[in-house]
Amino acid sequence: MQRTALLPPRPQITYIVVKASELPVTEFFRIEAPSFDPATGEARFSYTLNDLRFTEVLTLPQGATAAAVASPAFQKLLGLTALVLGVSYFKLRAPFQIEAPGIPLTASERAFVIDVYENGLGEFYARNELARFGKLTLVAPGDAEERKPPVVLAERTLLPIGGGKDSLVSVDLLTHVGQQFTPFAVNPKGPIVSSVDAIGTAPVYVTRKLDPEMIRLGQSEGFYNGHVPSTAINSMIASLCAVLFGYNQIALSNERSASEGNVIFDGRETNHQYSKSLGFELLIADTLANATGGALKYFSLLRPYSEARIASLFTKQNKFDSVFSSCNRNFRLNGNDGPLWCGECPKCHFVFLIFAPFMAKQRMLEIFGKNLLDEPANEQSFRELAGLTGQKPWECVGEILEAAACFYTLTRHADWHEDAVVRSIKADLFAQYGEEKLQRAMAECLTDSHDHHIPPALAAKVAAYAV
Ligand SMILES: CC(=O)N[C@H]1[C@@H](OP(=O)(O)OP(=O)(O)OC[C@H]2O[C@@H](n3ccc(=O)[nH]c3=O)[C@H](O)[C@@H]2O)O[C@H](CO)[C@@H](O)[C@@H]1O[C@H](C)C(=O)N[C@@H](C)C(=O)N[C@@H](CCC(=O)O)C(=O)O
Ligand SMILES: Nc1ncnc2c1ncn2[C@@H]1O[C@H](COP(=O)(O)OP(=O)(O)OP(=O)(O)O)[C@@H](O)[C@H]1O
Repeated sequence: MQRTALLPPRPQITYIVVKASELPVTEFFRIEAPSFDPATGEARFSYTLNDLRFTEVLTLPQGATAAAVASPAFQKLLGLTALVLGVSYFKLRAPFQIEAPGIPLTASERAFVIDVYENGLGEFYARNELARFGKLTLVAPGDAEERKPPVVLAERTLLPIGGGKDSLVSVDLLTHVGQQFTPFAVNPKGPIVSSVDAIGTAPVYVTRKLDPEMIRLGQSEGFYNGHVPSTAINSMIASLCAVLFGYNQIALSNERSASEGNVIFDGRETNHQYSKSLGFELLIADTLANATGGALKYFSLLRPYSEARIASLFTKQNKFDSVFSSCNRNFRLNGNDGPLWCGECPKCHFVFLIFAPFMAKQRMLEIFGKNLLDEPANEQSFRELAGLTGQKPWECVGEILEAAACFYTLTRHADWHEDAVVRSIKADLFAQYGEEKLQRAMAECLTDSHDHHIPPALAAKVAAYAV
């Protein structure tokens, strides 16, 4: 069966054709009720995919009170975490039927889980050409209690740290407005650990051990592999720690550009960064609030900002220059034996591009080790980022128009206008967008959005500092 995309064309979004492969209806994915052992801090999540069994293990810090472990909020969040972590195992075959016989769900939780399995896996479906949107069935018992009784959580902030520029801008913002926070990370390594060391506040760390058999099968004939919504996964794990150890808010560092998708597939916009988008933020915030009787807040502190604006905020401090990295090669499960910035991937290129208008060139060369805009071999990748060819890369990169606007600034910048890539793309950039549009786009990038749901008092303090 072949189906073309249904949505009306949008500029800079590539349409691709679906080649739907249908599975026998007998295939299924079952999510078992998870378990948690407070003595070891171990949470175990088991899954059955047809005749295959998998177990994933989280090790949370020890020391939670018995009351916190037994609370309806923790038990609810543990079940929801099992459902969200399941995407890694489900994706091996992506069957239409998902079962969770031991995990009762309210109507809105059911919608949340379907969103994770549909839109959270959108890139995976698009790249494997699998038509699953609107077709998944989730079989689970009902839970009539839409909102759990409230838990008491201390007024403390858990701040997930990804080792890149975004969460470190949040560190700077919170520090300057006098809001204390605890760094949080799942499987901390490389730039995450060195950034947390530089922050100097004791973190909450969680170890996550995926089932090695799933990783092996993901490379094998007869199984699919692809991207999973890592922010959804890390956020659910953060919520477990928030309830166990008493934090009433989780502050993400997701930029407004994360809401832009990559391609239209199977009638929907798919987005590599879906679980960083504003739409998902609202959904998960609501889910966490209901699970905790309104006690746990979840928001992104950087939602008002474009990536370019975040880059300009990053330049305010240089404390993390030698320890941070946004290059995803650092975060592979087996670690990274290369440099902090590989200098070759779209993410390195994008971050270089958005820093360049705001940061001294010498400082940039010290951070990245070389001038990525002066290497002709990088031209094609930069063209994709700016929408001059191909599609927006499947990576954590900002909006196409934002990248184009940063390029425009560089064509007029004394430090950068003579660099190889800037010179080669200038004519095409001007021809495609026109100077007026690029100027307007840059101004928009530097204008903060009100479309966020940061608690108002904190938003006001941060806005006053981030002028
Ligand atoms: C580090 C990274 O970018 N990994 C992506 C890459 O995986 P790769 O094979 O190069 O290395 P590993 O991450 O070590 O994965 C090994 C296998 O394990 C599977 N897997 C991994 C984590 C997991 O939670 N579930 C899994 O099943 C994985 O499929 C490999 O077979 O390519 C993969 C396929 O496209 C990506 O799925 C890997 O992405 C990681 C899950 C990851 O953590 N990526 C984040 C850095 C990331 O992309 N964040 C996004 C935000 C996305 C969101 O919606 O939240 C971003 O920064 O834009
Ligand atoms: N291993 C992790 N543990 C906990 N939170 C994480 C982890 N990796 C990323 N995050 C969080 O997920 C969100 C999205 O990650 P993202 O990679 O965009 O941010 P970053 O690493 O701070 O910045 P950059 O975009 O420059 O890489 C951020 O809030 C980040 O702090």
